[in-house]
Amino acid sequence: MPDDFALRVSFLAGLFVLLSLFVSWYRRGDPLLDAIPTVGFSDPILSYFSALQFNFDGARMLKEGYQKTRPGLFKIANFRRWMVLAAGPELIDDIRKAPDNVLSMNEPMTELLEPKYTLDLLNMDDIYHHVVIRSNLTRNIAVIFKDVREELVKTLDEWIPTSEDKWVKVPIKETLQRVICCVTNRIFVGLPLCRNFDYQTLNLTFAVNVVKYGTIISLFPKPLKLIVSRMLSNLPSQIRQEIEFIRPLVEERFAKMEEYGKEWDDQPNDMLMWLMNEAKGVERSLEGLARRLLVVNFAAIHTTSQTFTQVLYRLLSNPEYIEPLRQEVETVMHKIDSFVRETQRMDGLGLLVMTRLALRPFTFSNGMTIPAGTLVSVPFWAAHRDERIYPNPDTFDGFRFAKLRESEGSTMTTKYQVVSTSTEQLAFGLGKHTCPGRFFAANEVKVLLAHLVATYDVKFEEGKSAPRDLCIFGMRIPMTSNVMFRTRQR
Ligand code: HEM
Repeated sequence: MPDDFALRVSFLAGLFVLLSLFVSWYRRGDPLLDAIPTVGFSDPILSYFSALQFNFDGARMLKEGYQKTRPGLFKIANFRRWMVLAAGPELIDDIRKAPDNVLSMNEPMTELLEPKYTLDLLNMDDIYHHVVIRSNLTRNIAVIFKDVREELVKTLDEWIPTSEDKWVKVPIKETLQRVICCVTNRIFVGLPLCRNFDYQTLNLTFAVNVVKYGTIISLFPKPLKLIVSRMLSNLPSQIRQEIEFIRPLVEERFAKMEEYGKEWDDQPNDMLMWLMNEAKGVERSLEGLARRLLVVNFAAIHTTSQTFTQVLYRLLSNPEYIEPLRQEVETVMHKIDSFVRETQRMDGLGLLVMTRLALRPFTFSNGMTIPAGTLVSVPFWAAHRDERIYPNPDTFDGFRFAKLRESEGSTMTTKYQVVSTSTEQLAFGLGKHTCPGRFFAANEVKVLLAHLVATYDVKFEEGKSAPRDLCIFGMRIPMTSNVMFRTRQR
């Protein structure tokens, strides 16, 4: 009789063989994918190690693939499927041009964030808020400028309480999140709600929770997702809180719409009102509007505050830029624009951008085809450090784009602005899904930077420098640090 230990070993070995056979079958080679060079392991089983490695060493793997294959495609294993990366402007442009029913933006988002269980919009197919952001918000930037500035000055005064020549220490990431949340919501819901601490906390934490619970829920098979989300997630209670915050505003505004109809000519000029005017069907309810507002905040706040944190770290690491930036604050702000764009070139929100899932086979302009079910993406970080496009790509040159503008003889050219996207400037994506909020976000970041250098002296704590970004799961997250502020000494 074999002893108990030998039985257990045989059982485990059998299980391992079965699992290996399953994995080999599940990730069996596809001649189309086999033709694309791999970074990491190509073997079906070992490729899981590369998928794991990507989460912690992604920047290096993407750089290696980009440098070896440009112009071309390379692939890296993902836990679920192969991810094919486009290296070089022509192939990036192929992704831009592909229709949604071939390369879908929605599908990978759905796998990642499980929006059905997290964002939980009443009508998931209705994306009317994109239209509102693209048209109403962007069209109103000049009109709302005064409010943005006023809120910014007030919030910074409150969160950075400097007095004359005394330096104060400020935990910068948390502070900037509050500042951006408050300023943004001045335009989203107006006064006094934008200054409500609990309302801000709700919108700040909702975004983090969507990512957290989305990731957890995505690990479970479909039949269990609803149960898991009910058991774990506090998002439904956060949605209820948002409803209560906006209830008085929405009820009062609906009453006025009813009373005055089209004659209501002093309507509030904010996101909530624009949404109320555009929403149809179930979306035009208190609940629908609350969910939609959470989603717009989700897209707007952390993206902008992370970008500004990176801008500030670049400034403090290169303090020689402070004076020239101060000098142009009251003018056209070309240098400020350039400084922000260069920060986005060097840093950015993640290692990847324009991630899409192929719903059918897709052929790139170099003749290579990827099968349906493959992820495609652009190695943002590697593309932004391509020396064929940017001389000295690893050196931060805050006025790189201002100089390019001047060298072309026309300071009016728009192609080097923060908001201009191309295969060389991907911080806001490219093509039909390019970030619709970029005009508002860029304006907010530039006004904040201008006000900050004009009002304060600013530096890192003695002996400290910018903390390293956390690069994990393809994201790039700036870490917090204390920053020293005092009233500007003239
Ligand atoms: C500096 C701040 C911001 C950055 C860096 C940023 C970046 C991005 C990126 C990379 C994408 C995806 C593009 C793609 O995959 O092709 C995106 C999409 C989007 N962004 Fe932004 N964003 C910012 C601020 C905002 C703001 C303030 C809003 C709203 C007011 C906003 C609303 C959206 C929406 C709705 C989408 C989805 C567009 C679509 O699916 O067609 N973003 N953003």
